[in-house]
Amino acid sequence: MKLKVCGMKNENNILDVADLNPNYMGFIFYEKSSRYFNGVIPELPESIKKIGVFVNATFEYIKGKVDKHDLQGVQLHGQETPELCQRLKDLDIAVIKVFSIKNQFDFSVLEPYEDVCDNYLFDTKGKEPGGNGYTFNWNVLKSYPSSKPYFLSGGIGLNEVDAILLFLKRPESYLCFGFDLNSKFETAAGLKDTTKLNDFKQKLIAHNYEF
Ligand SMILES: O=C(O)c1ccccc1N[C@@H]1O[C@H](COP(=O)(O)O)[C@@H](O)[C@H]1O
Repeated sequence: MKLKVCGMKNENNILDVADLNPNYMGFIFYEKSSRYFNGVIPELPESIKKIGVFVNATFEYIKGKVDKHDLQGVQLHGQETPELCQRLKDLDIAVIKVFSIKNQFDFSVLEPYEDVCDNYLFDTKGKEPGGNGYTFNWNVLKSYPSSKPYFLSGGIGLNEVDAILLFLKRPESYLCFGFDLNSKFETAAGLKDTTKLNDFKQKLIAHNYEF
């Protein structure tokens, strides 16, 4: 199981979260977000992959951030085309394409992305392109047609742990690669509560899930 902590902003907080050894840390390069990252990422252990989060950004903008911050992957939250995903994949970085879901989802939209991204991330459809802070109906994933591992995202917090434990026993979770944690673990936009993050991790470890 993988853990991704997203929406990091403050240097000391980044280092504190890094001590929890998440598999991924996300940095939001979407200027309209209250979690917009405009700082310097401190040196992190190699085990933590740095992921840039973008919304309908150009190839040039994304590549600029990848080079500047030595990102190992990108998470695309807008209407990015399969062609853009392919160009980014050619940079030899991980490409995570996001799709937002409410109560229903037409999974046929994934088809053109099957060969051009590494993972999907399913988030909740809301007013904002991400970080809306509420969950979607995970039952929708019963119809997931792909063999690609996906991240589950959208409003996941400590209150969701029981639902996650139930979800992980169901067949539709078979390809769930990990959980993306964001606004439900914050004391302020972009500032993560390490005690809460650790509680989340330890609760899953207590049920024999390994990270
Ligand atoms: O968090 C944001 O401000 C944000 C803005 C634009 C695109 C993505 C954003 N965050 C991502 O949204 C999901 C879900 O977050 P939440 O748990 O609902 O707060 C997560 O992947 C964040 O990385």
